[in-house]
Amino acid sequence: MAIIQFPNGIKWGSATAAYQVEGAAFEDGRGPSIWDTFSHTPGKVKDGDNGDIACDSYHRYEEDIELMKELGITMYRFSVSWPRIYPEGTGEINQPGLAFYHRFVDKLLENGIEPMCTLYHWDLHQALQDKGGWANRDTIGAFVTYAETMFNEFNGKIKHWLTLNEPWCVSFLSNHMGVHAPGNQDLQLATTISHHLLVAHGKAVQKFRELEVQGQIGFAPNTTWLEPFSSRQQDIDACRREVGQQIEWFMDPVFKGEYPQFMLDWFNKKGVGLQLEEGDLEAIRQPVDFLGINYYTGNLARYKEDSGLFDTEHIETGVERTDIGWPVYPDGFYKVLTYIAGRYGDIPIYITENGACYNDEPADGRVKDDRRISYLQHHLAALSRAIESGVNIKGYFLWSLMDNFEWAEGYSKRFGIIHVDYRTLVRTKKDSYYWYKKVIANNWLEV
Ligand SMILES: N=NNCCOCCOc1ccc(-c2cn(C[C@@H]3NC[C@@H](O)[C@H]3O)nn2)cc1
Repeated sequence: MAIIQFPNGIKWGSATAAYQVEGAAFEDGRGPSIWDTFSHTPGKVKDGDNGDIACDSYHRYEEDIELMKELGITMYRFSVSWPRIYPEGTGEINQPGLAFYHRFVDKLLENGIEPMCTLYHWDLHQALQDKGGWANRDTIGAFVTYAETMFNEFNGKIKHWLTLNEPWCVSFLSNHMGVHAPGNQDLQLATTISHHLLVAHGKAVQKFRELEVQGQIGFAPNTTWLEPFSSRQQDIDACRREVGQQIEWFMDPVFKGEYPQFMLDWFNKKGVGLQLEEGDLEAIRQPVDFLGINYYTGNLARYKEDSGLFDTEHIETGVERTDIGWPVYPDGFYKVLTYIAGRYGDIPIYITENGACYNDEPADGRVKDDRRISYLQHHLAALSRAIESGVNIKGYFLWSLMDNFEWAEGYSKRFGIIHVDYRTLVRTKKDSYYWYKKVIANNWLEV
């Protein structure tokens, strides 16, 4: 066995998101989000699941924080439900909504756990969607107003902020592929939304600076890695395009002040363009204090004409897959991190999501999730390789603290290191919880 030592000072955390764990969907003035609409629309979410109750963390957050404290994490990433703060999307602020997050954040701080707050984790107010949602530039202003409210309300309590979670999921997965809410299938719409999301991010960062909020701000794109099946240029280019829709498309505007030309050219070939307004790129390129990176999976791929949006074909190589069907590809994690560091320089990075779906169930009060432990072991080893290669990693948030509502997969897919019985809401610590607790306590890993 080899010991992999992590640098002193790395922050160990875990993550969830409001719609996936809170429940209390109709309580204390919360307004309806697009995920309430989508999950209550027959056929959209597996088994007809919805977030009405979820893990009931709205009421059980003290128990959850006890579990976080026992785990030994020093940071916890959560998201705020925008419709709890603005029940109409804009206009009146819902004080009970703010009060809940004050209780929650105060309890985290009392237990020595630093909050990292994601402002937008997909639960757009339905009233804003009814007016076009992220396709309507007015939503940018509504988001900045919401962000300003949260900055003013929690300045000094919350010192790590993320504007957006996974803008690729919000734009392309939800508006081109139709897999997530609101379920559109329109590439031009999705591309326009991706731009508006970045403008909203940039304007929120400008507001953060203007208000002189204590702390740091970033955003959390999702990433994947596709290794070219061969050294043929067409295979290399095909992989670059599909990976580029998540990496360069969202990171070049923030870190380079422009969209990647190879992606603009490709979208143009597909009859899709961007309508930039005066000042958009200047807004987007506001310097961030850190970058959040979400990584789950990757694959081998090659060029195949007219296959998918990017003329790519993923190659089945018999590699292990998790219970959501994603290949286990830890080398891709290393490649993503070193590629990003090489392209954008020494930006501080938090791994804001990494984890695996394995649906192991309790037996005699124990959940034996060896496959999740193996996934985490390999991915933390890849993370250590990236750190040793000079990537500026500041922390790691395991997705997820507990099993929760996995969007279109509903409750059928379990990512937690804590098992949740959705009938009784009883939490059961899995073997991976105890394994992660040891990694945190030791700050090293045995492989
Ligand atoms: N039409 N085709 N349908 C089938 C084909 O789907 C194509 C791809 O689908 C996808 C792709 C990616 C995801 C995804 C999920 N997470 C995990 C969450 N991250 C934020 C946090 O909230 C976690 O829950 N990250 N990425 C889901 C579905």
